[in-house]
Amino acid sequence: MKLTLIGNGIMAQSLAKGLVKNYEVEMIGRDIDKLRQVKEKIPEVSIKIIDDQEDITDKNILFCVKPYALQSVAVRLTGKANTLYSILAGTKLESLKKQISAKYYIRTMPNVAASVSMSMTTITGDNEAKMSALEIFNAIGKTVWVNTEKQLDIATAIAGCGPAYLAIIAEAIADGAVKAGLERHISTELVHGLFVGTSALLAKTHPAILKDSVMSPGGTTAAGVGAIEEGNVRNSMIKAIQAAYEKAEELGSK
Ligand SMILES: NC(=O)C1=CN([C@@H]2O[C@H](COP(=O)(O)OP(=O)(O)OC[C@H]3O[C@@H](n4cnc5c(N)ncnc54)[C@H](O)[C@@H]3O)[C@@H](O)[C@H]2O)C=CC1
Ligand SMILES: O=C(O)[C@@H]1CCC=N1
Repeated sequence: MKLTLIGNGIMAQSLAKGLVKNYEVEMIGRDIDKLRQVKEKIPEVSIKIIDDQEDITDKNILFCVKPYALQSVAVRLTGKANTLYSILAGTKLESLKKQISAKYYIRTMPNVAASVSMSMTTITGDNEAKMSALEIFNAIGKTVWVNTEKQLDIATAIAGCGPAYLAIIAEAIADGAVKAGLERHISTELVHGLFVGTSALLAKTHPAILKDSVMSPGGTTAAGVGAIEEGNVRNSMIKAIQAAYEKAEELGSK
């Protein structure tokens, strides 16, 4: 099957990197220099500058532009696509249906780990396209199908934005180690290993049980956890997810 990505930004490139292993991938964008760079990095992708009247008839489109660009790109598309897979944060199915013609509509929320075939992708939309949507996004990581757009917007806050939140935590832990006197390269290597190991444990252990198993009475972890609680990290994370969800809703109401 051929997939057509519209957009040539971070996500279009992340998706293309993973998808070329299983699909024929075409990328349509507006920036020839960026498209040429993509072609250099991912030679299997065919590239094309968007026409004023870009015919999408029967294509399977992965729509990867910024939410605010929906209208300006949609007016350049002609014909009826087979399936439109949108990755736009917040943008509702209703809004996509009004502006782009397709037989089936799917909203998805992948993340940047698509570039290493480890995206955590949430999907919703027309049941007729459910199986192909799961197949496409399973090729670049894990998928969860949800039945409402509200669930997808909350998922956006977790798995779409989440790599940024975890990257902040990773950077902060390494900074803490450097502050205590450990070399930067050692700190960074340790943090990387920490995330890999913890991720494997979390796949089979409840977070609270994992935390308890590390936290000895009067020990080093307990000292660290005390400091974490002083810094209100849990509350900050809860607020971060709420704020990102509300932003997705706000984008969808425009
Ligand atoms: N960055 C991330 O981690 C994630 C982003 N998303 C969604 O992916 C979409 C793309 O985001 P990024 O790749 O991060 O942004 P980006 O800025 O790297 O790429 C945006 C793309 O849209 C194109 N574009 C913008 N206006 C255009 C116009 N008028 N005509 C033609 N092309 C136009 C740009 O040329 C660029 O190729 C957004 O809708 C975002 O909500 C979804 C999941 C994760
Ligand atoms: O912040 C953003 O707009 C995008 C959407 C999901 C992750 N990043």
